[in-house]
This record gives sequence, structure tokens and C-alpha cells, in this order.
Amino acid sequence: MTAQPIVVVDRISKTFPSADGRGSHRALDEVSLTIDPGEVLVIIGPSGSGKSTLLRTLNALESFDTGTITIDGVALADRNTNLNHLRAEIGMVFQHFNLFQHKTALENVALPQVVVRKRSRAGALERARKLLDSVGIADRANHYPSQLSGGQQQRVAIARALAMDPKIMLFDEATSALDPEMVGGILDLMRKLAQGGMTMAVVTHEMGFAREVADRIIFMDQGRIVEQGTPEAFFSAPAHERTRAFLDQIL
Ligand SMILES: Nc1ncnc2c1ncn2[C@@H]1O[C@H](COP(=O)(O)OP(=O)(O)OP(=O)(O)O)[C@@H](O)[C@H]1O
Repeated sequence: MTAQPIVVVDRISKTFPSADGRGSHRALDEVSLTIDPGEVLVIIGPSGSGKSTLLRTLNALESFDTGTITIDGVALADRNTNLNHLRAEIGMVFQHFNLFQHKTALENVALPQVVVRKRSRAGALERARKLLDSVGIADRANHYPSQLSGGQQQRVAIARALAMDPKIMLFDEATSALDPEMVGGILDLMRKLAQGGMTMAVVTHEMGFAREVADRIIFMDQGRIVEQGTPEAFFSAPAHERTRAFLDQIL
């Protein structure tokens, strides 16, 4: 028996008003995809192609106009009554960390567990300590975000998302804002999560990571999925001219 996909996106479209307010811009144009349990999906494409918008629709940070998204068998439209719960199930890691500045690393990881998952404070703190250890910053538990490097802050953000026991982790350019020497460590952490069986959707410009870690690569352009395939097929024999042009530019 094949497992049910965790995510089913069926022909979603999303239009934003254009900057001058006169027209509109179609950020997502009839996008469909599925993500299976344990699968690592890497989404690549030029700037403005709709990658972030697609990721953000998955945990309802962005609405969409038409189509449906089903997470673990339940349509997003039927889940909207409990957005906090949805966002706990779908962990998201952003380019700019989004930590609570006035809370320590430990509190950043513990508090959402208390508020959203209704865990005891003692239980949440214990789990937070373990997670900070597993992402390699146990010794920074009592530091505030402003006292941490970008790479350390991103580790806290990843631990915070993992603390909610998510069904899937979304990474939106998680290494783009980091100093170059921090990038490898975060990619290693993401690789470790993937190897541990975490279901992941990753928007990244790191082609080495895409090649090594992805089960499947999706290439987007102008709000559409232009092509998708295994990393081997995608990098060695891209089928579409637009994919070839993109890869020529960046590789
Ligand atoms: N809140 C918004 N309001 C208006 N337009 C938006 C908004 N968010 C995204 N867009 C537009 O939708 C399109 C897709 O944007 P999106 O951020 O999803 O692209 P992207 O592929 O993630 O790009 P990048 O790699 O540069 O982050 C772009 O043209 C963008 O300007």
C-alpha cells in the first residue's frame, strides 16, 4: 500500500495587485503538486517565480484565489478555524529567523509549546533543552537573539519549529541571510533532518544541497511549475528550455 501524500496542492492560483495599483500579477498559476511522507522536495526558480508564495500558502500565511490544498487529508479551507494548530503541524523556517527578541533561545523554543501545544512549562523547557542540544547550541540557551550569530539564530528557529512535532518542515531560503561561513552548518542540519525521515519542502538557491538531498526538484517560472524530476534527471538532462537557461546562469 502506498502512503497517502501529506500535502496535495490542486490547481491553486494567486493574484496580487500590481505595485501601481492599476493591474494585477499572477504569482501562482494553476500549480499542482503532492508531497509524500518522508519526501524532500526542493523548489527552485528565478526571483519572482512564485516559490515563496507557494510555500506560504501551505501553512496559510498566504491565501489563494482558486484551487485546493489538503494537508494530511484535510482541506486548508476546513482548518482555518485553528491557524495556530495548523502552523504547529507545518513548521516553517524563514530567511530572517523571526525570533522573539525579548526572549532567550530556550524561551523561544519552549514558549510556543506551552501556548499552542498546551504542554507544561517544565516539559516544554526540557524538550527545548534537548532540541537546542541537537541543533548544536546547548551552550547558548540563555542568550537573547541579539547575542547570537545569524547561524545560531537560525538553529534556534529550526529547534522552535521542531519542538511542535511538525508533520512537515518548510524552509524558505533559510540560508540566504547568513554569512557564508554559517551556511554549511545550517545545510548540514537540514540534511540531517532529511536523513532522519522528516518531510520537507525547501526553497533554496543552494544547488549543491538540491543535488545531494532532494528526492525531487521542482522548477518554477512565472508562477508555474515548468518541470520536475529527480536531481539526476533535472541537472543532467533538463527537459525545458527555460530550465536550461536558468541552470546555465547559476551553475
Ligand atoms: N504581498 C505581495 N503583494 C504584491 N505582490 C507580491 C506579494 N508577494 C509576492 N508578490 C509578487 O508575486 C510574485 C512571486 O513572488 P515570490 O516572492 O513568491 O517569488 P520567489 O520566487 O519566492 O522570489 P525570490 O526568489 O526573489 O524570493 C512576484 O512578482 C512578487 O513581486
